[in-house]
Amino acid sequence: MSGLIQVVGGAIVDSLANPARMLVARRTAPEQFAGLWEFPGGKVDAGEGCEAALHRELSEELGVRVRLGLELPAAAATGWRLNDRASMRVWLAEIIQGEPQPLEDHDELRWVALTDRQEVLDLPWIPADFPIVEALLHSLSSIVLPSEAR
Ligand SMILES: Nc1nc2c([nH]c(=O)n2[C@H]2C[C@H](O)[C@@H](COP(=O)(O)OP(=O)(O)OP(=O)(O)O)O2)c(=O)[nH]1
Repeated sequence: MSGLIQVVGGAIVDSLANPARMLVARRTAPEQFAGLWEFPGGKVDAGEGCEAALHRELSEELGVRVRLGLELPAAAATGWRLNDRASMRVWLAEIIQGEPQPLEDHDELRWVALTDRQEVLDLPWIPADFPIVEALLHSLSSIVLPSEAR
C-alpha cells in the first residue's frame, strides 16, 4: 500500500488510431481548481480497479462510454504524482457511445488540436498536470499528423 489517493484520468482523443484532437475539461470545484483545465476522471473507490473507475468517472462526468487505449507511461506504478497525497494514472481513450456533456464537476468541455502544442499548453491546467500534458504531447507527436497530411 502506497498510502496515496489513487486518481485516474482520461486523455480522450477523437480517434485512438489517428489522434488529432483531445477533449479537455474545466473544473468547477474546489475553489483552488475552479476554472482550471484537467483530464476528466477522479478518485478510485475502495475495492475498485483503476480502469473500472475511469469508465465510471467518464460515464458520470461526461455521459460517455469509452474504449481505453494505452496508459501514458509514468515513473511509478501509481502514475503521475499530483501532490503529497495523490497520484494519477492516465489512459488514452476514445468515445464509443454518447456525446460528451459537462454533467458533473465541469462547466466547459473543449476539443483541442494536438498539432497545436502551444494552444494546449497555454490552457490554464491544474499545475500538477503540465508535466503529464507535456509527456502526452510528446508521446503522441510521432502519430499525430498535421491536418494537411491526412
Ligand atoms: N480528475 C482529475 N483530477 C486531478 C487532475 N489533476 C489533479 O491534480 N487532480 C486532482 C484534483 C483532485 O484533488 C483529485 C481528483 O479528485 P476528484 O475531485 O476529481 O475526484 P472525484 O470525482 O472522485 O470526486 P469526489 O468523490 O472526491 O467528490 O486529483 C486531473 O487532471 N484530473
